[in-house]
Amino acid sequence: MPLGADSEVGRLRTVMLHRPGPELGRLTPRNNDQLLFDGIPWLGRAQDEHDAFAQALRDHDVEVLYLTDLLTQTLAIEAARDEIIASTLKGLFVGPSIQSLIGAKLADADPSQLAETLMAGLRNDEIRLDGSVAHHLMQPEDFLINPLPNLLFTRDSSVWLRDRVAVTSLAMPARVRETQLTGLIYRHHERFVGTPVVHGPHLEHLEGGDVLELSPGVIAVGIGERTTPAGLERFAQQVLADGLAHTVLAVPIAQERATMHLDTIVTMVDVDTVVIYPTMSDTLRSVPLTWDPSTGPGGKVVIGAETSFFDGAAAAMGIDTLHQIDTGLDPVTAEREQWDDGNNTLAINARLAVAYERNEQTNARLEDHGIEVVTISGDQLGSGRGGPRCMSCPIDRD
Ligand SMILES: NC(=O)NCCC[C@H](N)C(=O)O
Repeated sequence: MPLGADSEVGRLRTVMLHRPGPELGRLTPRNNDQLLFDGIPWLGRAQDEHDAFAQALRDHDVEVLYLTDLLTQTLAIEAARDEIIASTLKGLFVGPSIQSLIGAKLADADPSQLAETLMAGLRNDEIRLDGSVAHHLMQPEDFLINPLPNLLFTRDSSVWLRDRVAVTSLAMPARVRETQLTGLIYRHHERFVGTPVVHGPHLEHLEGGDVLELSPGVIAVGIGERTTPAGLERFAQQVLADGLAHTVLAVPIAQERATMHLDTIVTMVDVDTVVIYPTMSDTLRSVPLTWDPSTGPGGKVVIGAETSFFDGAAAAMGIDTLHQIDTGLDPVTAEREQWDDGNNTLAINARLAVAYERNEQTNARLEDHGIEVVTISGDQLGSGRGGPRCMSCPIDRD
């Protein structure tokens, strides 16, 4: 059976997660802002929380694939190794002597050591290089290869669209290298060989957390701190021209950390129902983009009339109403729970979703509306500002 996903709530069959590892141990009070974490997570506890998340999915018959395993298996393939070593070296600006030393170190590493270095990075005090000016003058803790602690959020670096996968173009410098790894896995790993890859890294910015597959053929894309209007344009053109969607809804969101992706504000919990940050539900707008095959060389994007997000989504989905679960929360509780990813749920199936246990009020309202909530602890995982949806890349959904 081919892999793929074209909705947010079809029965989840296979998902890619990343169990946090040594890359999280690279965070310090001096680099955590730049590395996009709001604190210094306790690695062991974060791993325990993540293991419980993975187990909750397995308990519902979801196959969990780990990015580390996929990457290590991929790095056993000669062509993949050569490719990633070349692209990693190309992105380093560490001076010629260190560059060639790192090249030799990466080439000597076995697949699992290489995977670890690519994910956890390399510090200046982890090499020895007599006579190198840069090595001598850099601080011991300076990174020669930056660590990737945000690999935890597998949602953002790739998105499955039907039987294809979009490798995204991440906006923040701390995350750019992530797509070298996901792209490599999709191009070389035997599980994915032959899967067409759309979009691609190093283009206008587009992040998976902004992409919501509202129903087969309807994709909402948030435009804000991460995904740019240009990233949306390129993506919309491609998915509309290729018939992967009949409507792309452009959804402007505030360019703030609290709302860095569309999925920090709204996620789907049923085929016609979302949970949404109440403070924004009245003001969220959308612009429908469709495809006119008769214009231009091969067709062209048609920009429709702006409406409320809910009206635009319902019209595109062909339903009377896209329901919102009214969490009925007072603005302060709503703001607190939105910050802690209360609206960032992962649907295992329609009306069955994983959520952080700490968002008690939001979860209670979901239960009141008949949504079964599987709670997980996210005390440590949440310090990177991402919830169950951010931490999962669905690879196969019914
Ligand atoms: N889809 C998401 O909202 N992902 C969360 C990403 C959190 C990460 N620390 C970041 O700032 O990119």
